[in-house]
Amino acid sequence: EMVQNPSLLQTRCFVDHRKVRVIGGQGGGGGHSFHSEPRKQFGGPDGGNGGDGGHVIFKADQQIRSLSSVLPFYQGFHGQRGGSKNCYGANGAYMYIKVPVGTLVKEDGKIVADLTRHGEEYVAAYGGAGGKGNRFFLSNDNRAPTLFTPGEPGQERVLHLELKTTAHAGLVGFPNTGKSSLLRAISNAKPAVAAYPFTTLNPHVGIVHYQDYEQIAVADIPGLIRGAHQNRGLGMAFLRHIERCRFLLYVVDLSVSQPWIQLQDLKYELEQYKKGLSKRPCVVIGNKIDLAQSRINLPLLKEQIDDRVIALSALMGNNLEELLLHLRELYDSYVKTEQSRGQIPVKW
Ligand SMILES: Nc1nc2c(ncn2[C@@H]2O[C@H](COP(=O)(O)OP(=O)(O)OP(=O)(O)O)[C@@H](O)[C@H]2O)c(=O)[nH]1
Ligand SMILES: [Mg+2]
Repeated sequence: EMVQNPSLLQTRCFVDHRKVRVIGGQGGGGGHSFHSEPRKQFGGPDGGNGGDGGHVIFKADQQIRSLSSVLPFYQGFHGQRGGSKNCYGANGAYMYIKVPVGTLVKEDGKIVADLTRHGEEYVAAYGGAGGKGNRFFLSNDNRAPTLFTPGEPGQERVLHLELKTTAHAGLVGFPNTGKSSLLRAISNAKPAVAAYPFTTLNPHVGIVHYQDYEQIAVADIPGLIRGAHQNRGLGMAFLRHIERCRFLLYVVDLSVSQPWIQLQDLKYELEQYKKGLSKRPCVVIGNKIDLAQSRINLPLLKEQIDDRVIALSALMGNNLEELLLHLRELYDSYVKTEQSRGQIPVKW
């Protein structure tokens, strides 16, 4: 019994959004003072420059799992005023906001950053430059400048953060094939299930727990339709989610005649969206094996395709163990591949 009864599972909706206003730190003002020493009446100007305001920076961190810790507003640290005796004001420290790996940053609907790696940074708002102290304005013409400049304000922006999924496995199939039913059956995620297409409008992630505490994240992706790659249906958005999955679980409805056509069409859509996507490690799930027609179609499907086929019933619970064991094999080989490339596999 390798597979634990998947009962202590959690679900999360992985379209995570945040609107954030960010302002860089204000630059410190320039100093204005004159050197003074006993018996020396007119010292030179010695007001130092102000420090620069600190940037506000998004930093991808693999410890962070959602955007829930991101606040609606951040003000960067200000630079300090320049002092006398040519003292420069200290720069404002950089302010780092940790975000999950896979965070997209958008401004006015346009993507301005895509933080895909641990440690990657994006400057959300630059700090303002520090002002010049009066010493700066010393020249042959002006031996006693009184001029100094204030620090500049920090940059201000309103940004939208969006977290793309980093689920391990994606359930890919046409509408109504039983993807959501299957996720319900193998995890405790509770995506809506209904007898009509496009029940699922947002992707959900369910976590499958194994007895050795390994956790595999499976995404229920809304049904694709033919022409999805041309953005038919909600095409592009879903394909983008599929792109992030390390391996794919194709779900076909076995009770429909010639179910291999579904598979060909799915792979075609994926390949049109991104070359090589249909060649990700995968397994074909023949769902609805409880129906009479399915038992006729299953051997025909196996004849038609080379991929491994697991026939099961998400509704009745038949043969889920085979899927869970194979899912684990796919996961283990993903972990091995990543490690052999010196990469850190995504863990939940
Ligand atoms: N007989 C039978 N029906 C099933 C099985 N799995 C799912 N269904 C039914 O098929 C219909 C669609 O199931 P969903 O799980 O909503 O399908 P989906 O692929 O998530 O659909 P979309 O979200 O619309 O893409 C529902 O009426 C389910 O009860 C199964 O194994 N056997
Ligand atoms: Mg669904």
